[in-house]
Amino acid sequence: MKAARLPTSQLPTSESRASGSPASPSLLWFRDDLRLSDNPALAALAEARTPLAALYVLDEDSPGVRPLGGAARWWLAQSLRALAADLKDRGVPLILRRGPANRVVPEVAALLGAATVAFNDRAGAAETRVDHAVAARLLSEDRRVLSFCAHLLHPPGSVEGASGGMPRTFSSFHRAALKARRLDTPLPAPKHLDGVAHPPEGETLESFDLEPTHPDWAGGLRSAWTAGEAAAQARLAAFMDAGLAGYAEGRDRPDLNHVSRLSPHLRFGEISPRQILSAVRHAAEAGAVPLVDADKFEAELYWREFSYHLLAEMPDLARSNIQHGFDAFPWRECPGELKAWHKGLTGYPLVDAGLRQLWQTGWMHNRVRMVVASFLTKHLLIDWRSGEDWFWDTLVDADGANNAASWQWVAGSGLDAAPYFRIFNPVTQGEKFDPDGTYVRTFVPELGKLPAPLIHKPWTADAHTLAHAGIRLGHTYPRPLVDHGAARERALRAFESTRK
Ligand SMILES: Cc1cc2nc3c(=O)[nH]c(=O)nc-3n(C[C@H](O)[C@H](O)[C@H](O)COP(=O)(O)OP(=O)(O)OC[C@H]3O[C@@H](n4cnc5c(N)ncnc54)[C@H](O)[C@@H]3O)c2cc1C
Repeated sequence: MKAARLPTSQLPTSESRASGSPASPSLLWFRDDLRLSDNPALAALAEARTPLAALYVLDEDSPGVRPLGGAARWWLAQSLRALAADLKDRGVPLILRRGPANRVVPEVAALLGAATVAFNDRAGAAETRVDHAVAARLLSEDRRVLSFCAHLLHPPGSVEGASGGMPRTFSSFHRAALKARRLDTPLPAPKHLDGVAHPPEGETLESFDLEPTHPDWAGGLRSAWTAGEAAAQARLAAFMDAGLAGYAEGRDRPDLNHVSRLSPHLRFGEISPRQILSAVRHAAEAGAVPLVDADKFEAELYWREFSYHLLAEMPDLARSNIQHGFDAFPWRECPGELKAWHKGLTGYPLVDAGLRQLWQTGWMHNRVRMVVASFLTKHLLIDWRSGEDWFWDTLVDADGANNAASWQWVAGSGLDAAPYFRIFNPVTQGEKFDPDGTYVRTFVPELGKLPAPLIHKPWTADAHTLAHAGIRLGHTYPRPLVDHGAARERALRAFESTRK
């Protein structure tokens, strides 16, 4: 069995330690790679043509592994359902188990009598520690272990600047990565798989308790999304048809449809970055989309690579400032203002629309993510970690690398971060990127009747206009939580302290 053409992982594997007869079963351990196509671990096992069982472990017990937030748990349930159905169509059982992976994986491998266990790498220091422990235990039991890098275009740590080490700015990282970039053809889903006839018993998806019941808050998520590999491919196809051309300009407009919304599919590995990049590059080469749009989109995929490289270098990315000057930053403790921000009741329509889009659909447009994050950390001077936590719990694409790196980028404490003095004005951002107020009207319907010139600053409307639009400021919609100009001055003074 070979892993030719595929980037292999850093984990100890055992190409030379095969045991068992050729017909001994194999075990595929699924993690953040819930797909059948372009899945190197699955491709390797399919090539061997041994009877196969698949395993997913809900591991909430291993030390340091951050439990998924609520929206991501909901997504995981849908994704596992889709994966189980796809595998079942090919005769392969998906065994669900709960517990610490370094106990559960070897246990299932033993029950199955698996000669080989294969998986694709995950990111994160704690996850990698678990994977090393699992691999070591399996090897000690004389099983063969195969692991691959399938979540990223470049394995973490592999992109280096001229003087070695990870490049410190995104543009130098991107330049170095492009030099190393390989446009390999993604692997097709295996045509033929042999499932084991008698898999070890598993638990039910319901017993994982991933979906909310009392109350069932997931209605908005259900209306907005379909999880699973087929849905991910359909979303990519729709984006290639109707979103990519015009991406470079349109990607900043939350009122338009120019972004891919592939992030939750990427987060759970229902689609690989290589599949996306390959589709985009082919379309550009064929002249089907302008090069400028393809290049801009590819650059965004590289922001994801940048975040993962950063996470590999800084395992504590979600808790510790990258720039230590921020360790003494005078963050304010104000639960009332944080709650108003959570609920989308800050009195700034673009900020409120973003936070309500997040609550209703589990996702927020990138431009608006930047504005709401800037508002929290700069207008309210609330610690970026509080915002990161909220996003972690409410985003369907909540991602250990992208979320933390982006929050630090906006707050100013990150690598190659937005400068501290860049304080987004939520009114002018709204006027520029949601000029007709379409986005605000969708998520803040109580402002729906305001004319476009006033929709991003309702407090400037006269009494007659407000009455005509059915708005009572302070009652049906809040007055601004802070004055922009005063908040900006306060933030600049606070940020001065990081420069001493
Ligand atoms: C405060 C804040 C928090 C964020 N948290 C997350 C998160 O938890 N998970 C997450 O995937 N992204 C996060 N992002 C990055 C970005 O907002 C999302 O990736 C993007 O909005 C997803 O929508 P899309 O798939 O339509 O993006 P597209 O514009 O279609 O881009 C395609 C893909 O490129 C990647 N990408 C795009 N923009 C960025 C970016 N700025 N940084 C890193 N990767 C990017 C994503 O994987 C995305 O799916 C965050 C950004 C901010 C400002």
